[in-house]
Amino acid sequence: MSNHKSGFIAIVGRPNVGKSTLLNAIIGEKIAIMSPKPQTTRNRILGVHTKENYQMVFVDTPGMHKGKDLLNKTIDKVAVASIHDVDVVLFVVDTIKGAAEEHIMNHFKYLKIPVFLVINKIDELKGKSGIDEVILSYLGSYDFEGVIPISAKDKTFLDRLEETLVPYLEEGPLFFPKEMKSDQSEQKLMSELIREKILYHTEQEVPHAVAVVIESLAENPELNTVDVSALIIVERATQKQILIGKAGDKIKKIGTEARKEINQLLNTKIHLTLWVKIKKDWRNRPNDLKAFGYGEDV
Ligand SMILES: Nc1nc2c(ncn2[C@@H]2O[C@H](COP(=O)(O)OP(=O)(O)OP(=O)(O)O)[C@@H](O)[C@H]2O)c(=O)[nH]1
Repeated sequence: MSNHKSGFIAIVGRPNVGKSTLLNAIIGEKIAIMSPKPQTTRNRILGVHTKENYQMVFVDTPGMHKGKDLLNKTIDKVAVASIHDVDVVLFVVDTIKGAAEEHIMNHFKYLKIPVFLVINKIDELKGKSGIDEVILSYLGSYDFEGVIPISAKDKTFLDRLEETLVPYLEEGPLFFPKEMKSDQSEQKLMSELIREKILYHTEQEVPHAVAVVIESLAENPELNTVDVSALIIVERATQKQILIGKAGDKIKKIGTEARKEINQLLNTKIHLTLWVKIKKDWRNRPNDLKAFGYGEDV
């Protein structure tokens, strides 16, 4: 017999509001990549948070938005699907209500699941009046279960957020083993960390045109390392040039930063080789999307 409580909690919101930062802060470990660029997260990621008496399974979703290409549509589908299959939804915002937020709230219309309004980045809002202004812009347009102001970056009021969620969990066995923190494979986390470094070091259209896949992983017993070969896919020759940089300086920097963080997070010593390949219009090709790991969750 178990006296555990457990449940699924979806984190949804416009791109760049801090969903992945919130997930990592709750889990206490980096399981989702984060960046100042919108649309960083492309797949659904589970974060498992187990305490003595309960287990919360957070579902980090890609930022919901109206996109034109097939990748964007696939991403949006992943996010929309995830709100229907959980016990609670956290709708994360960081500003007053705009068109992007209204687009998301349209998906709540027929939802029978409680939705909390989570105001993130309160460290940037000007005191209580700044927070109130944001809250007021949302009230009246949806019957939220409650409002929770937080700062994911500073980890402010995250304990309050967690306490608020406990009553929504249901009695029953744990969904995942206690030690498990995420459902992402190490291989997926590696490719995501490489993509995160690319997001930090490129601008404009390049971040959105990039996919990363791990081509091979091989243990090297002599050196006690793991040899990792990763393929970076872009859409055009100009993007490849930008990524490689003058005399290869940019790709080298990306590789060094990714290697260091992978070593630290996975507690292994890897030797990383990056290859850049052009695949025209991959974001609109269903087979390419599948091959690069997008849309598997819907
Ligand atoms: N000031 C401040 N910045 C924050 C906070 N939380 C997140 N950020 C920043 O907001 C940016 C976006 O954060 P992410 O966690 O990648 O946002 P996201 O909502 O997951 O973004 P997508 O994956 O694009 O949907 C990053 O630069 C974060 O450092 C916060 O509480 N305060």
